[in-house]
Amino acid sequence: MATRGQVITCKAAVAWEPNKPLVIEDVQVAPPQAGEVRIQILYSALCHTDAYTWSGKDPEGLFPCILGHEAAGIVESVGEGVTEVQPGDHVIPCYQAECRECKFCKSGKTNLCGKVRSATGAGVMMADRKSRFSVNGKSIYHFMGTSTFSQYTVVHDVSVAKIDPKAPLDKVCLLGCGVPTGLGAVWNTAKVESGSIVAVFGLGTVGLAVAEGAKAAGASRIIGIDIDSKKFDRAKDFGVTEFVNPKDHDKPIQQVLVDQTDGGVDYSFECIGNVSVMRAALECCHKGWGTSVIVGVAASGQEVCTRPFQLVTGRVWKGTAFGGFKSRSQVPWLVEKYMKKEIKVDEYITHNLTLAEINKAFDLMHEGGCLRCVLNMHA
Ligand SMILES: NC(=O)C1=CN([C@@H]2O[C@H](COP(=O)(O)OP(=O)(O)OC[C@H]3O[C@@H](n4cnc5c(N)ncnc54)[C@H](O)[C@@H]3O)[C@@H](O)[C@H]2O)C=CC1
Ligand SMILES: N[C@@H](CCC(=O)N[C@@H](CSC=O)C(=O)NCC(=O)O)C(=O)O
Ligand SMILES: [Zn+2]
Ligand SMILES: [Zn+2]
Repeated sequence: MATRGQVITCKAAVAWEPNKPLVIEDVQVAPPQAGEVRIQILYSALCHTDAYTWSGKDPEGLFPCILGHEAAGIVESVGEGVTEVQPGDHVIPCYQAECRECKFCKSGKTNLCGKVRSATGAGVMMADRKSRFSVNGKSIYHFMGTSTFSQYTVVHDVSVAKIDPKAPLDKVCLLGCGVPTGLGAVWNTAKVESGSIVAVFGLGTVGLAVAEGAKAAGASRIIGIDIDSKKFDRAKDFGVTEFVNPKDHDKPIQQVLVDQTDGGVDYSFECIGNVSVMRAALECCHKGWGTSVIVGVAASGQEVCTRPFQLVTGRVWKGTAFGGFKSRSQVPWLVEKYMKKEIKVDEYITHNLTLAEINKAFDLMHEGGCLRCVLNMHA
């Protein structure tokens, strides 16, 4: 390929400072070094975690950076020693790596991987602790090891899932974050059983994917909780059977749910990132066995709290990252499930825009009607 080994200049949305509009810049993307993969990103969706870091509330947030972590593309070139993907492969970048060699990967207990986490948290690549992005010589930090709001990005080889080339990249880009997170929170982290009563706090993409996963797991009741009542109509299509708006009640929402479920729900999921709601989600669980899973990402400085008695009396508090899915192994499997129409993806896409329109896409995200907005990166 003509660009192999060369610096590529392409368009990318640069976050120069927290909360300031992203700027479409001509960015220089260096060739991949050993163990790295350069990807042409074709489609990238926006996730609320991008907005969270952009807001300045992420303790790991570094500026200037290129955000974006829910995307799909085609391998342009690979660095020395990369064996599992080659130019032309269709791929999904994975912010949660899977090296299959580290203590985490070998534990059989978690999908977290330790191999490149320190570098991705510092916005650089492992090989030389430097960035592959620059604008007129100024280095730009990577984000979550993916930086998909760029027409080309460089990622570690342990952070790339090779997928079926027949899969539509403008759709399966969503399998890079929100949809797997919700499904996996139910299937891998909580392991919801048939007949369970489930409460889902927050009916955005992640909460709706929780509802979809709970329906597939055979939950008998799926109670959706949101402060925006307009969310309920759409939520029914994803499996939500009942809706509760905390604003319609004087009592704390956990008490409302305990009263409606003969003592509490079997499983609850917090899909907002609000620590008060995290507490409510735990406390609406049934004494003795109810399990609550934290999915939402809360701002720097926020802390969860509850009476320890809630745990002493058998409730379980857990959290999940990428729904507990092993990224490189299981993202291709999720793509196959989508191709067989066993999981929804298209239904989460409410808007399609271009990279140049990225600031408008973030505005849309904060409006109630938007689930996922997919950017065409080369339109
Ligand atoms: N743990 C993980 O691996 C991942 C976590 N996330 C996080 O999950 C969260 C949800 O993401 P999205 O679904 O994309 O967000 P979203 O913003 O689309 O959905 C949140 C929903 O919560 C509702 N809401 C807000 N405040 C509420 C309250 N006090 N009570 C009830 N409902 C309330 C909103 O109306 C909205 O419908 C975010 O914090 C995101 O950063 C996202 C992906 C992966
Ligand atoms: N950097 C943040 C934490 C952000 C966070 O929790 N990220 C999730 C994925 S959210 C995706 O949209 C995650 O997988 N975390 C595990 C990890 O290793 O980063 C902070 O410090 O608050
Ligand atoms: Zn995300
Ligand atoms: Zn690992």
